[in-house]
Amino acid sequence: MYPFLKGHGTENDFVLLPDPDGTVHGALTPERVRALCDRRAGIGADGVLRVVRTAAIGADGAGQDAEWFMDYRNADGSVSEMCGNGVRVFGRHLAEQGLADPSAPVPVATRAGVKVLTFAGGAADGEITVDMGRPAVLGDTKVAVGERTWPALHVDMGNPHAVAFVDDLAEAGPLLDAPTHDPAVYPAGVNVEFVVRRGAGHVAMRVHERGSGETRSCGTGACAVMVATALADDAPRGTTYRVDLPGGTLRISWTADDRILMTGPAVVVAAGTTAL
Ligand SMILES: N[C@H](CCC[C@H](N)C(=O)O)C(=O)O
Repeated sequence: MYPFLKGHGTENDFVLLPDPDGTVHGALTPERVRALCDRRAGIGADGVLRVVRTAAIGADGAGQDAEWFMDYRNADGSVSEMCGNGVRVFGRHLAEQGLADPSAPVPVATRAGVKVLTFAGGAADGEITVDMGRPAVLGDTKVAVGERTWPALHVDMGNPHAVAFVDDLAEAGPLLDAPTHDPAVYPAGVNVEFVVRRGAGHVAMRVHERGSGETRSCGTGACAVMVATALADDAPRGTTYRVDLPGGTLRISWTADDRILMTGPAVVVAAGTTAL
């Protein structure tokens, strides 16, 4: 039996696997991740966060100045570079377990580099702001669901996104079937976001995540949506956007030195042991 925890950020939920020295879950195979994420036969989650010291993760952590590495896996067992909601839950876990000091910025190593977390009021239970780093805006593309196609903007937040503006979030269908994309643009797949405007500095979105399907929230996706919207609005740097997702709201801004700051909740809701 292995210890695990369960947490979520705006209802994007994760199984956390403590593995500080990398000796417990070295064989975190895609099959095992799928079993853990199975919402009937397993614990159930959109993804897995393995909590391992950067020194124990090998090449993925090389050169990263952070004690802890977030080893993120999608529900289908695939590996992704980064998870925005996940890194807040990861930071909450570290602070609650006394593995990081919330009174100072907490760096977390990921496959997309170090992300620095700041806890509101320096408290372990404070709302968390993540410095998500620089976005890459990579041009126009398109996405399709069924027979419908939409123009989209290719934004990379360490992981790939396609952001499509729609008039109504229901346009994409009651349940976002697997959107199709241009494999030449996204050879490793893509997270697809549909966004509607709700007023000045305010949008709402749905997301179909690479490797997890439609989720209640996607932190990197919300950042990609904010970048696309701020560009469309020609918004001055420092403007904060409110991004409503089915699972909650994130507040996101784009700094004058070209970094994306995302603020939102993160809770660890349970702990236990698993035979998976
Ligand atoms: N499915 C994503 C990773 C998780 C992103 C999302 N859960 C977030 O909060 O950023 C991908 O394959 O790139």
